[in-house]
Amino acid sequence: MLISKYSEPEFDPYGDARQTETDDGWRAPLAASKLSAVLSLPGSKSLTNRELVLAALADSPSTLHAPLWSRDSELMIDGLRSLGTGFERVPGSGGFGDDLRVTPAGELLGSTTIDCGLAGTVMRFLPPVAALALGPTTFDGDEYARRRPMAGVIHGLQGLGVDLDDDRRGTLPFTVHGTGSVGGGELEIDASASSQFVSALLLSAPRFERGLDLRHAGDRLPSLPHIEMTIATLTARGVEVDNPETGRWIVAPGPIRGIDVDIEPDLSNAAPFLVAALVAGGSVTITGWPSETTQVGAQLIDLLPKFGARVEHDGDRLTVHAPSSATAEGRGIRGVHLDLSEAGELAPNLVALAAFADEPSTITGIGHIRHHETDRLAALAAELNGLGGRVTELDDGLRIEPAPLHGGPWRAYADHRMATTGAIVGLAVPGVIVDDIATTGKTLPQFTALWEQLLA
Ligand SMILES: O=C(O)C1=C[C@@H](OP(=O)(O)O)[C@@H](O)[C@H](O)C1
Ligand SMILES: C=C(OP(=O)(O)O)C(=O)O
Repeated sequence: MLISKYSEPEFDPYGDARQTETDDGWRAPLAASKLSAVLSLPGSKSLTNRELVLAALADSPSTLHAPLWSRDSELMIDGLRSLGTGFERVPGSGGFGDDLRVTPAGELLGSTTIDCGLAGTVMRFLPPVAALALGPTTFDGDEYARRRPMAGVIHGLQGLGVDLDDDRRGTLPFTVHGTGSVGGGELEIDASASSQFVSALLLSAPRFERGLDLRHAGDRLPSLPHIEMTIATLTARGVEVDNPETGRWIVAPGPIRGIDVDIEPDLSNAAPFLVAALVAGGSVTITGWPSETTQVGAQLIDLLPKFGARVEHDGDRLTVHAPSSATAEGRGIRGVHLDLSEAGELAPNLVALAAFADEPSTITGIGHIRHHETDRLAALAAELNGLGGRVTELDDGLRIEPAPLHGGPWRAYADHRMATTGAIVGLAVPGVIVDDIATTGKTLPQFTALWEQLLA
């Protein structure tokens, strides 16, 4: 378990979880009564890690207000620091840690090794930055990280003339031999395995001599809202980005402005708490919900009513109420037929919800989540079926049929969203034991403390 060397002594990404773990794992608490919780959440992983990269590539310092402090963001900070970026923690006004002042390097320097952990954003977003640095940068990560697809980034950089040694399997580890500049220009990649290939190249593209004219050639493009988020963060820093047709993006070369930026709460990490309102009954409110956002978690506003929830968005508060059809005998959760290709990140938590529905559900369009922190389709089917569920793997999704669940072990596979999914199941099923709840430290180190607050 990696605790970043950047951590201040008082910051322990695994502290909350450790307190509640037993030898077998973490005994997921059962909801003893209906929920009535109001919670606020730490910053978005996707926004924090984009802003860190852009701040490091900018023409002047930036300040990130209320950034996420977690394993994924600390790995990003460590990686950028080893390329020469300066970081200073400054007292923050948010409740989840310091703000962060980022000073770009005069000249990015390689001759370093970057640990990507299991963070898709780090392993995809940093190689193009390393191509802009002078000297070699070697990338590696956790054991499972070596199985996550990297071909779009590896072949993309090679296509731009960057010298990159890889094992020819299109995965970590590999070394980028940066020369201090990248020519840029026209490029075609296949981003069907991950939208992060596109985001990675777009984020560094303003610093390429000719910018970038990128096309995606492949049968599908998952997680489109994450590409929209990348474009929005670039344009907020004065970069010209054009999206003339689906699957093509043109980034003009030019400066990336240093700015002060507020990081929104992580709306995908709101999912387990909001889903809990349907599983345990009652209501859950998340504060600080942005009125406009590019985060895919905002789709929960439309997705949860399909399961029967009532959702209220009032100012900066989002409240989810259990279905009005819930009775003493049943939760009133409806089955759904969803294409989640845009929001694959929400799939694990929503599959748990479907497991408590009165009718069968299919969730499709998510073949690519087999390449997330683990093969999420296989993992969800294995863990739910291990507790008595009836879940069938499809090529690009899951079919979930109603079945009574019983307690037992729940494996997290080093996947934060598998861990939170086990916690959801444990709200209503006595005796669910999550083997590695600490893995929630990837994006939400406060998970178990917030879960206790949810149930208080
Ligand atoms: O760019 C990002 O911040 C992300 C993009 C998506 O990746 P995929 O396109 O690989 O699904 C998403 O699932 C991941 O959690 C975060
Ligand atoms: C897929 C995810 O993460 P990563 O950024 O590591 O790809 C996720 O958080 O669901």
